[in-house]
Amino acid sequence: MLEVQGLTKHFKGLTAVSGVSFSVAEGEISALIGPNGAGKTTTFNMIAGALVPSEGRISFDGRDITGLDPEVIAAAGISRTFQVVRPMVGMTVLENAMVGALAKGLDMAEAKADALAALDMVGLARRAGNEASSLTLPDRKMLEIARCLARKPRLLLLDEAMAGLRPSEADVLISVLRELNAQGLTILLIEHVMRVVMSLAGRVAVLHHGELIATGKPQEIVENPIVIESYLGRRKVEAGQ
Ligand SMILES: Nc1ncnc2c1ncn2[C@@H]1O[C@H](COP(=O)(O)OP(=O)(O)OP(=O)(O)O)[C@@H](O)[C@H]1O
Repeated sequence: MLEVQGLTKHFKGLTAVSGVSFSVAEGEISALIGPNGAGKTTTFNMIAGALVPSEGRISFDGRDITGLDPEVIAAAGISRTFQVVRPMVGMTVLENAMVGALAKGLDMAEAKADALAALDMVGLARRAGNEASSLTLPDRKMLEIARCLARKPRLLLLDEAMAGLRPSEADVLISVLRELNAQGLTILLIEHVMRVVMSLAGRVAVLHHGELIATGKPQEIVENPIVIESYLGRRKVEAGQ
């Protein structure tokens, strides 16, 4: 469904992403992992159209989407969440979720119906009339996902959706993502929590200093000596384990 070939991004003197190639098959949950500054968010930004690649090609459903406007890419069926979730203050949960559907060009009634369906999928329907800024962090994360779902994407890009959640809260999000995937949604997630990666992802790509250093099944990745040396082992040392 998604194919990234030789993706590269230079920021003045810095190469944030360098010749990265990977693909995501329809129906899969895949993860992009790697240390801070490895180039994960920059890769997402290029896929979603927020950044134009310096080199390389991105195709979605066989169509070249490299460098297209974010709105065109969203209309093609790719929707992304942001690391920092900031719902629009002064607007209800439903109105926030409607933003995605309205951006697609739907009329109010259609946008409301799709937003309510999206809120239902993430368990937020009963909060539809609440002020969005009153939501807890886990619910804000769910709202961010609902905003994307209201656009009815085929590929969802999740940027560290679990960050800041307690293990029990992460478990709720994991089961929501599993259910969305079971309903046919393809998911690519950036994730630092390996427990989440292991339990959700069918395939994993590892970035380090902007380069792809490994791809494979989660079990292969955690046993890969290069990944252990450059990322996983280092994290254990940092955590004092
Ligand atoms: N707009 C920008 N201008 C200049 N440098 C940037 C820009 N965006 C990212 N970078 C740099 O590119 C590198 C990759 O950053 P990126 O945010 O993609 O990493 P990441 O893997 O997502 O990290 P994290 O896990 O901390 O979110 C970093 O060195 C970062 O400082």
